Amino acid sequence: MSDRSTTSPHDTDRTSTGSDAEGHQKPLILVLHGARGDLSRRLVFPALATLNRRGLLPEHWALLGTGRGAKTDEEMAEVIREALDEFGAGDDQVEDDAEVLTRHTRYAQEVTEEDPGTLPDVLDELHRTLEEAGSEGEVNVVHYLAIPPAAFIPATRALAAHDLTDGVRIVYEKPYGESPESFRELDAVVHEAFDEEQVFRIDHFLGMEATQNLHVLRFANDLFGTVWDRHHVEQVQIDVPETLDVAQRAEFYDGTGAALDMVVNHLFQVAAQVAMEPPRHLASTDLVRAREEVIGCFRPLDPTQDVVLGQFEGYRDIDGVAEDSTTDTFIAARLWIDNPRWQGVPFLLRTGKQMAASAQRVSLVLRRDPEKLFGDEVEHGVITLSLAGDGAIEITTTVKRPGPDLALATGTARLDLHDVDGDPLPSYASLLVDVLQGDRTLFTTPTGLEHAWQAFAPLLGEDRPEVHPYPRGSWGPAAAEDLASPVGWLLGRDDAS
Ligand SMILES: NC(=O)C1=CN([C@@H]2O[C@H](COP(=O)(O)OP(=O)(O)OC[C@H]3O[C@@H](n4cnc5c(N)ncnc54)[C@H](OP(=O)(O)O)[C@@H]3O)[C@@H](O)[C@H]2O)C=CC1
Ligand SMILES: O=C1O[C@H](COP(=O)(O)O)[C@@H](O)[C@H](O)[C@H]1O
Repeated sequence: MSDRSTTSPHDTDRTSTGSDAEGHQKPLILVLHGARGDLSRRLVFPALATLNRRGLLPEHWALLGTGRGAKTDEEMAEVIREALDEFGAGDDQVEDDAEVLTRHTRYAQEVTEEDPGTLPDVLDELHRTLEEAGSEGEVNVVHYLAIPPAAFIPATRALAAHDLTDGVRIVYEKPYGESPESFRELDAVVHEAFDEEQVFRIDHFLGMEATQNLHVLRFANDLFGTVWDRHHVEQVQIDVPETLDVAQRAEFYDGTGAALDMVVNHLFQVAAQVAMEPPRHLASTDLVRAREEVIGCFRPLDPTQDVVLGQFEGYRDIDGVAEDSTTDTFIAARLWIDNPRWQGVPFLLRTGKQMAASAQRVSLVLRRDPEKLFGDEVEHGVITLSLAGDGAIEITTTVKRPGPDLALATGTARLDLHDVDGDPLPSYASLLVDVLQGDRTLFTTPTGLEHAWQAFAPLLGEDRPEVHPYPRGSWGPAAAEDLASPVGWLLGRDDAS
């Protein structure tokens, strides 16, 4: 057997690189568990293709796709070709991308606790191949669990049972647990097998360009930083409506629902990015600590006052959905943050499937004071970050209506982040780079997740509200409108049903 030695994954700071002393990145073996699944096809292969094109992969690397069946390398290659065809960078890139990815890819049968499959042997072969190709020294082995959450515990135990945990990094997808109890159980199993420094829990909303820009907008610009509190902000809206259907993944979705799929992870993490106190420094540990501390100030949701659930009409007719399903395909929630900066400011969270529009927006609605010079003619100012795509920043403000009179109007200025000099990375590509470099800034940790589950837990109990029907293509149940009063949801304000 060849040496399966790997890099020490102790690098926890933003400055760590996963590189050797000369700055070369260590050779990489990315073991993609669930490589024929939806996430791998839609997001991971395109992300790898992007990283390859951008020169962000090490000189020597290999992709080892795994699955439960006995498949050939060629069958794996075909999955990659089809995936890039459907979800890749477009016609002019697909062939080149597919050629490179498939040339670097092998397939192995998944390891279980009882049966190593072919994974350890193929891993050894890849180590030898990398050595023959001229790479010497340590290899960065990353296991990416792109498998259903129910498989996280068995997969972790299987890796441990066959001595595949030493010195590797491991990436867990979301949801990391489905209740406070199952989160703790999963995390205990993970820590039996791995040191915390080896573990990367992905929340891809944290990797979005515009989410990362929240810090910069606020901490690099006093214009924004000075209004970032309850004295200036009346409410925060984190609004992620989706026109998407769930027919493709009905079985998974019916067992999960909008609240577990989106709120306890993505929307809570984005709320924390908005609400955190300024970190002492920009070092990874400081940023992570600041984000986690504010999640510790999230007041547990009050399902009777602050949550509206919905289900789009016709949902129960979808194949794979139970006839009497009460799964929520929509949630609007009012989150309160009990600290001096945000006391009394509602953080309004909304997301749902089959809604009127797709967007991913964070808006700080600024207070207005009718006692001031222009009285109540002044509209709320709004600072918005659109997280979708490469991201954008919008400022809505009161201006003089052009013309002879001193009348007021509102106007919006928009800065598309792709117009800024630079090269934005899609979230999954960005987070993969961080894993390779050992940069943990944008990953969740048990402390933050424990706080998140505490805040979310009341929704899992007997006070879970009833699920209101809403028409497809609408903005959700009417009951959700009241949560956002007196301002109202900014999106769909003019045509909300
Ligand atoms: N799809 C998406 O858009 C997103 C998904 N995620 C997360 O990514 C993960 C994967 O999601 P997705 O790709 O949609 O899931 P899939 O249902 O497509 O499953 C992925 C693959 O996992 C393998 N698999 C299925 N069951 C098991 C099992 N019991 N043990 C081991 N392997 C199994 C299957 O491969 P095979 O049959 O070859 O073994 C399957 O193709 C999930 O945790 C999900 O929450 C996160 C964000 C977005
Ligand atoms: O994790 C998830 O996120 C997507 C929305 O994010 P996007 O970046 O893919 O637009 C959501 O549709 C999905 O249900 C959820 O699992």
